Amino acid sequence: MYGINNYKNELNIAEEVNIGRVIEKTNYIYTIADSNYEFKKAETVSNLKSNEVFVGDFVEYTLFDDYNLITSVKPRLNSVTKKASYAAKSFHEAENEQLLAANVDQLFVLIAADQRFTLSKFERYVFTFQQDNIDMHVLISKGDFEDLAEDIKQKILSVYPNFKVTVFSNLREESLIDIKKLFLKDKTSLLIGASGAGKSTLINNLLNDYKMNTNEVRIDGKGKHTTTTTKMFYSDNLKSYIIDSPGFKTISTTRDIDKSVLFEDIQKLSLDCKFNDCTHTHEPKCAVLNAIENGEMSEAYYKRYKENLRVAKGQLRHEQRKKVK
Ligand SMILES: Nc1nc2c(ncn2[C@@H]2O[C@H](COP(=O)(O)OP(=O)(O)OP(=O)(O)O)[C@@H](O)[C@H]2O)c(=O)[nH]1
Ligand SMILES: [Zn+2]
Repeated sequence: MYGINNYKNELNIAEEVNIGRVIEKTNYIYTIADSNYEFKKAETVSNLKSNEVFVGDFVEYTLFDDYNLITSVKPRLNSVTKKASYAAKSFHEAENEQLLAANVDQLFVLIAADQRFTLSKFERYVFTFQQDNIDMHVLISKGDFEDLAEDIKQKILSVYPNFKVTVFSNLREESLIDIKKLFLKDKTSLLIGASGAGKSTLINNLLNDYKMNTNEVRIDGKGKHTTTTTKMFYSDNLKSYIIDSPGFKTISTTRDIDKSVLFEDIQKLSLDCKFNDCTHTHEPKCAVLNAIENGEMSEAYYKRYKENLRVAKGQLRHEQRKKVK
């Protein structure tokens, strides 16, 4: 329940230890779920700072007088983060990474069909969020804008044919049936996406039986309600835990980016290049250029690789200039 029993087994935590899962956080009050699907309000002990406990965390808690105290946060299997959206106050201030949720098995990134789309945006999402133990999907929402949705899907698949991309519309029941199949039983998923991408509407559709209610959809597509807190829901029919998170404007990360997430094919091939420091641009006996020549690697994929290198170099120069100032 709430993954608590599995987690206890995996970490060899004794049966009698009280472990809860944080499902919501408002100011200093947490809602935790226990393994019997009961919800409890809890606060943290004084030496545990509120920014150290987050939705998705497994926590140890104890009943103290008549309220629950979270005494420790258990080790995270992973955490999903992005660069904090507030601007750093000065050049010298370290840029902060903000936690979106902890212990996530599946990640669904919503991209609305009527949003401006570029492959760089998609790549930035993947570089920021992809991790080995997270099953990542892109969901193109508002698929009722059929041509726009199909165009985004094709743009992604023409370069990254193996990426998991699914189009859906909250207004179309058949597409919601397909979406429901993606959510794994007993697993925790996190929905993220730009503000207004349709996360909350999707969660409503996943939690309740689908009810067509077009009155709730404004013609201009602007949200009438915005999600401001991160919250975990349990879907009884999917037997799955789903975390809704506040919409964002832009995405980036301060962590080191692992390009192999998308360009592993190039990294593997480069082991066969004649020169160790091959730039795969003009060198003789370059395995990458050969693969393109033979049609084993697409030109489009190689172009994205070079574009990402170019952007990374630009960023590096920018960082260095900032340090000099
Ligand atoms: N055309 C169309 N509109 C949709 C669809 N899904 C949601 N909307 C509308 O888009 C707006 C935003 O939807 P929300 O579900 O609130 O978006 P959100 O991602 O939760 O937004 P934040 O709370 O700001 O993060 C609302 O007016 C919805 O009615 C869809 O599939 N098609
Ligand atoms: Zn090469």
